[in-house]
Amino acid sequence: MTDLAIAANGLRKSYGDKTVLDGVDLAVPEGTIFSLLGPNGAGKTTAVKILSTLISPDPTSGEIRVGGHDLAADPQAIRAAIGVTGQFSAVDGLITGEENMLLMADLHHLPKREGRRVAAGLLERFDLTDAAKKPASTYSGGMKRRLDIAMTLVGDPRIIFLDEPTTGLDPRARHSMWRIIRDLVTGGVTVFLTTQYLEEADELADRIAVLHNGTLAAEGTAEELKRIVPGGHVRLRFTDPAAYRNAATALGDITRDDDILALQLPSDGSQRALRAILDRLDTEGIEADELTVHTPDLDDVFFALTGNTDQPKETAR
Ligand SMILES: Nc1ncnc2c1ncn2[C@@H]1O[C@H](COP(=O)(O)OP(=O)(O)OP(=O)(O)O)[C@@H](O)[C@H]1O
Repeated sequence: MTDLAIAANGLRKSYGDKTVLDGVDLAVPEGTIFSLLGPNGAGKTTAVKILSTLISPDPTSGEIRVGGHDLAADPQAIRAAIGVTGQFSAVDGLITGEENMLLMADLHHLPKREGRRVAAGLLERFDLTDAAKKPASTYSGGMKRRLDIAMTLVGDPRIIFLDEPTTGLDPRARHSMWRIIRDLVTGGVTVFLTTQYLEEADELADRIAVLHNGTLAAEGTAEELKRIVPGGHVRLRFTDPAAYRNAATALGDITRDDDILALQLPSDGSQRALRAILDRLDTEGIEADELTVHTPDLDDVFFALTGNTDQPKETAR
């Protein structure tokens, strides 16, 4: 367990008779980005609040360790090891970005000179030096998020919880935030990210867990998750009508498009499945002119697992 930044066994939380988390297991290796996905109200923020010691899990939960510390026995040690940003931002709009940073340095008991050095370095790193002397209320959404992360880094946390860090940001600010998150991990920090953007999880996360009805409906890399839902297919195009007809007969369970001489076969896109198709064509002496593989995107996975098929699709790529 020592190389896990976060390890939770049977995480449970109920409010009255409403069960929000019903036995969630999490294992997040150090120095990786883990993304928790789920529809609104699935319990993502509740999980973040528990893991960051803001609220207690139900006593029926199993062992929960964050940064190597036991949540029940040593929450203080966890607080010293983590940073939390996102929906409960620490930014005070009435004071300047620099003052927010210095306040944070004071909270971490840094000596004055050291605090000023750390604040200046982080403001520079997050491209906020020019705005440092302006009230944070005048900052754009992207600048506020950057300041929020910069403030979190004053304490040099090894684990950072980012609760929907790019919600409401424009594409440029979102990409800038993605770069910041990648840089954090390059520096050895572990990131626990909740997001409502599947594209974001796909871009950033080493592993993704889908939360649904209080449990994890699936967990894996983006590629692994995409493979577990139906919808993947292989498409073969032909220029020779005879080859097209022969292939259609040889391959069996297919969808035909006679106008453009294209065949579509359900497939998980794995090497084994592709080999089976090509072997079949080889045996018949048929050569396709074009072969393309479509694997489901993370939207397909999300809607398949959470049953929200009526929701509009967002473009994942
Ligand atoms: N203090 C509370 N008392 C009662 N119910 C609560 C409390 N906090 C959260 N809940 C309920 O728990 C469920 C999960 O909430 P949570 O905020 O964790 O979801 P979420 O996945 O973060 O959703 P969102 O994406 O909308 O922020 C919701 O149904 C919410 O109403």
